[in-house]
Amino acid sequence: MQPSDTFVGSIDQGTTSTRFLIFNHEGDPVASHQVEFSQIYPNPGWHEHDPLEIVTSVETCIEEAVQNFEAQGHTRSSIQSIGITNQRETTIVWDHETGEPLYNAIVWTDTRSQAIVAELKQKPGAAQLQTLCGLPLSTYSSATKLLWMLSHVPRVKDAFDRGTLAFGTVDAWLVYRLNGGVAANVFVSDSTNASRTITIRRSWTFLGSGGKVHLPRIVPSSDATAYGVVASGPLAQVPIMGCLGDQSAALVGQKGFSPGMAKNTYGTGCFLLYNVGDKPVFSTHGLLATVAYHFGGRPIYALEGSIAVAGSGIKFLQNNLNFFQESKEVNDLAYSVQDNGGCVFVTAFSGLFAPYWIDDAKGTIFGITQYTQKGHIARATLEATCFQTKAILDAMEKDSGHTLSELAVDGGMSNSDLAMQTQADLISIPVYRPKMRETTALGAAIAAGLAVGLWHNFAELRDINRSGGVVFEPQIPRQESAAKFGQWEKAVQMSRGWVGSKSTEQKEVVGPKNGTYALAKNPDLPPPKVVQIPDTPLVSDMVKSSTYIAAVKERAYVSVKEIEATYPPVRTGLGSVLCDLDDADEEDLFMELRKVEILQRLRKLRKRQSNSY
Ligand SMILES: Nc1ncnc2c1ncn2[C@@H]1O[C@H](COP(=O)(O)OP(=O)(O)O)[C@@H](O)[C@H]1O
Ligand SMILES: O=P(O)(O)OC[C@H](O)CO
Repeated sequence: MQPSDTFVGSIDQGTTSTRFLIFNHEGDPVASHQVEFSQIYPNPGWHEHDPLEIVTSVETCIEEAVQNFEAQGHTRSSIQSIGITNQRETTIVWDHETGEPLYNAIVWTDTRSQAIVAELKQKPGAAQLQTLCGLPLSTYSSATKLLWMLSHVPRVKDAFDRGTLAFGTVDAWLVYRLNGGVAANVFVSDSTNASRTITIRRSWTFLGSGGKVHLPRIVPSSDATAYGVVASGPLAQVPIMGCLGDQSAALVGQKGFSPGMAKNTYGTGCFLLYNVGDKPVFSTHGLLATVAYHFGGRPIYALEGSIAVAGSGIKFLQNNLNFFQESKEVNDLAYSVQDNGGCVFVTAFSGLFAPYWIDDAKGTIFGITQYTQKGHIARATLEATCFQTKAILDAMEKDSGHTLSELAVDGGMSNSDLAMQTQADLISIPVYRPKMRETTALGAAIAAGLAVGLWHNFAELRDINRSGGVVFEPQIPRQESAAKFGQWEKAVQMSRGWVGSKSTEQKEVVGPKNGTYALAKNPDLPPPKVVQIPDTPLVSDMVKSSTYIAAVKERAYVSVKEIEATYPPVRTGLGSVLCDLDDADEEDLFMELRKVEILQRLRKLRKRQSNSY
């Protein structure tokens, strides 16, 4: 067969939609189909997908795209192999013996594991975890979602106890199901996806889970045999040969193969990946170390800046606030005003990710007045992702010592000219948007195409998607962008600390019993552990104690021992004061602590004054 008669398929399983695209040897998509699927939000901060619906959406896309392909006169047998790319971190568990899912997929944006994260952060060695696995302890990684399931979902716990619990990210689940499930039992994950889980070796041991969970075998991103073959449907018997997490796939699709190359993908979230070569770089400025791709030999690593909300902010304006009917309309709305009218929208729906990692932030709009119109909020929504990208680029510069000369972009939100111009203005370097924006799907196609021999090396890929792109040049002076960014940074600081405040969570403080407090969170969390109210440390030490403050905020249930370990106890009789606090909640508790502290200072002052008379 001539290269011109051969094709490669690409499944792009994103957070809000699934696509299947068929690429030719020139890297052009010749047929495609896309479907959106259900977003399940059962509680504030929770986000789920139905694992079976994900599989069905893939099957539907394959069927429709192949039909379209054949209608153009091609034959399905000319599709040589398939690549998969997927939303990362999203956590799926199934029964290893039956192949059935045991719970909805917990999506990467979901923050329900916050209390688990806060507890883990107290463990000795927590600060070193990032140097083992590249990721910070946060609700983002798969592992904390899995730990939540283990402690909250009886079916998952039962399977764990029986030794039949299988865990995978979306790639592993799709490969498993496309191969026919339990019969073939192809249970693998590629290195890029695996690098997002914290379930690897020592980091998994740190999290304290036994070896009873079946974890997928980690294999290269491009491999002729490891991923098996499709068991049924129009592409039955076609081998799966490529697999990459979507952000890695976009880097490959943008052909970011040399150290120093970067791309920023504006999808549901927004992710900047910067190729650092074959040795991981561990960030000291809030970025992640991740596997960029692994095409045999040594894996190639990237520094990553992850932004949780990009296109999902636009979807929020569309679906929750009814600002418009379709995402693309955000642009006209934003163009209806000159500027953001003083509004800054910190779109921290899942807390704030890189480079800030603020777990206790929530979405907050600053600067609203009677003057504010929908257009200002639309602009502020687009700007939020651009500001975070600027913060990430600054962090990346500090970590790598390298300044980017141009930013390559893609993803749904990159279709917005206004957003891309704003981006160029804020980072003061040109933004390059390729003509064909399905770079994520292209990356998975490249991984599969290299394995099947459609392409043989990176040099052959050079001309793919090279012409017809648009460059957005910065149009405002650096001082102006610095002033705007300063306002954003101020808003970020002001968005801190919302989670855990009275009005956002159902909570109850079980009154003092024998000198102890039990702090209960919402009913979805496990029964509260008892917090011993220390009757020994100095009040000021307690108020200062970040361990204690963080613990109370997160309801992480620290024990007095941990506080005492940090702050040597001095007897003050505080315990008895606290034990008198009937029905107090945490804020009252802090107020009382403050009052006692002030009272003590006053007394000391008075004593000193009276001594001096
Ligand atoms: N023309 C547009 N202008 C701005 N945002 C857009 C536009 N088209 C799509 N989007 C946004 O892009 C996101 C989808 O991008 P996509 O790359 O498909 O994401 P994912 O892979 O995460 O599903 C949606 O959240 C949508 O709001
Ligand atoms: O759905 P996207 O394209 O925003 O990507 C999701 C990421 O993989 C999450 O880490």
